Amino acid sequence: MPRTRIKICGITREEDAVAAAQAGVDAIGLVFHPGSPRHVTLEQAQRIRAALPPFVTTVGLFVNASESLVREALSKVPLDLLQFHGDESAEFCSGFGHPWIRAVRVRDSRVVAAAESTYDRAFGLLADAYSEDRYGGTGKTFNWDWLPETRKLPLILAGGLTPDNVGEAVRRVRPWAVDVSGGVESAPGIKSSQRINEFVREVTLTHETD
Ligand SMILES: O=C(O)c1ccccc1N[C@@H]1O[C@H](COP(=O)(O)O)[C@@H](O)[C@H]1O
Repeated sequence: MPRTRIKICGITREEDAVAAAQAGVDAIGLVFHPGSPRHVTLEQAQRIRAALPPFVTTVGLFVNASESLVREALSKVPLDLLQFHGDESAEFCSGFGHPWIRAVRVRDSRVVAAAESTYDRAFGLLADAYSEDRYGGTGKTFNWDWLPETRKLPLILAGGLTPDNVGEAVRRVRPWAVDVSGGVESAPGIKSSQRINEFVREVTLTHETD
C-alpha cells in the first residue's frame, strides 16, 4: 500500500502550521469560507503560508466563493491546490487554470462514482460526511462501505477522523490521503500539536503493521 498522505485542514495560526509540518504532514488547508469558525483572511493566510517550510502543500478551501475571491486568493497566497466544498460546477472549478480537488458529501453508495464522472478533471476527490445544513467540517463520519473499491481519481477520506479512528479508516478504505480538521483541535480553529502528532503516528503505525 502506498504511504497514505495526510492533510490537516482549517489551520488559523502560524504555530499550528509549523507543528503540522514538524509532525510530518503532507498538506495543510486554509479555509476561505466566512461561515466557518476556521475562516482566515488573506493576510492571515499569507502569514501562515510564509511560516511553512518547503515541501508542504498548501490547499485553499472555498465554499461557493465568487470567482473574484478565488482569483484574489491565488494572486496573494501561494496556494498549490484549490479545494471546492460547495455547489461549484466542474467548469467553475477548472476555470482558474490551477490544480483542484473536489469535495463531495457522501450520503449513499452512488455519490462518489457520479462525482468522478462530473468532476473528471479534478486532481482528487475528497469524501466528506453529508449534512443537511453544513458544507463540511461537521466532525461526523459516514458509512465508509459507501465508497467504491475501484476508483478513477485519488480518494481523500475526510469526515470525523480522529487519532482514535484513522487507523481503522486507512485499513478499511485504503485512501490516497486522509484529511482532518476537528479531530485534531482543542477548540474550533485551534489545533493541538499533541493530537496532530497522535494522528500522524496512527497513520504511520497502520502502515508498519499492515
Ligand atoms: O472546517 C470547516 O469549518 C469547513 C467549513 C466548510 C466546508 C468544509 C470545512 N471543513 C472541511 O471538512 C472536512 C471534514 O472536517 P472534520 O475533520 O470532520 O472536522 C475537512 O476537509 C475540513 O477541512
